[in-house]
Amino acid sequence: MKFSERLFEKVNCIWEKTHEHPFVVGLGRGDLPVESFIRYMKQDYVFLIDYSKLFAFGTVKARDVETMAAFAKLLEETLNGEMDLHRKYAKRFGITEQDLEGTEPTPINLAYTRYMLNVAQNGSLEELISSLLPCMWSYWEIGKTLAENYQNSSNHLLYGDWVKMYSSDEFGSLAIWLIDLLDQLTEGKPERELAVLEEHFLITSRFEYMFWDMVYEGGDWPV
Ligand SMILES: Cc1ncc(C[n+]2csc(CCO)c2C)c(N)n1
Repeated sequence: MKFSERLFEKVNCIWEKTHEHPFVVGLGRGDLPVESFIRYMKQDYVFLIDYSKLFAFGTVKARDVETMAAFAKLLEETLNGEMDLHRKYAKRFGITEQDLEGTEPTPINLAYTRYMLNVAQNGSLEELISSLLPCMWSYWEIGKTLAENYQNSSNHLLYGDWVKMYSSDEFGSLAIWLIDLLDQLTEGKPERELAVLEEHFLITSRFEYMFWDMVYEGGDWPV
């Protein structure tokens, strides 16, 4: 069994729950309240600022030029592709780039990015990939599921660009590249090392779910 298959099995029940989450279903159906989407977009924008730095760490920790270049491409793609989607949506809703950038991260958002940045700074390349992978892989799963389940939904035009981006083959190929890289890097590794990687993958899969919950429920600092 490939290591990525083991990881998928480990978190499948969390990801299945994500597909049923009212925020995700609302994105697909198109009836998610705009205020919830705006909350998500602002939180996600500052999330992506920190997340993109993980790819920079990937370039630093990579052991060959090809992998360095691939991480650099991911960094570029996040700053100029994915974050541009957020900037375009923000513009439609009358939100400035300064507002987006100045968003104060909620406790869940901060805990999630700090967890990954800590692994990036103190862990191995394999640990870094294991902790950042659920973010990319689970979004691709969500994008594909929404594109399939709601393809005839005339109602989802507002969030159509979001679904289009995350279900695209181009986006999928980035996730596949990272999954394949982790499979290569973990070949022949002892169980005690694999267990550490599995733990990172589980924790950040849980954070992904909590992020959806947080933007749906509006979880913020209590005081
Ligand atoms: C909370 C949260 N989790 C995952 C993603 C998805 N995502 C973040 S970076 C990246 C790689 C390509 O740019 C992908 C797919 C998100 N936007 N927000």
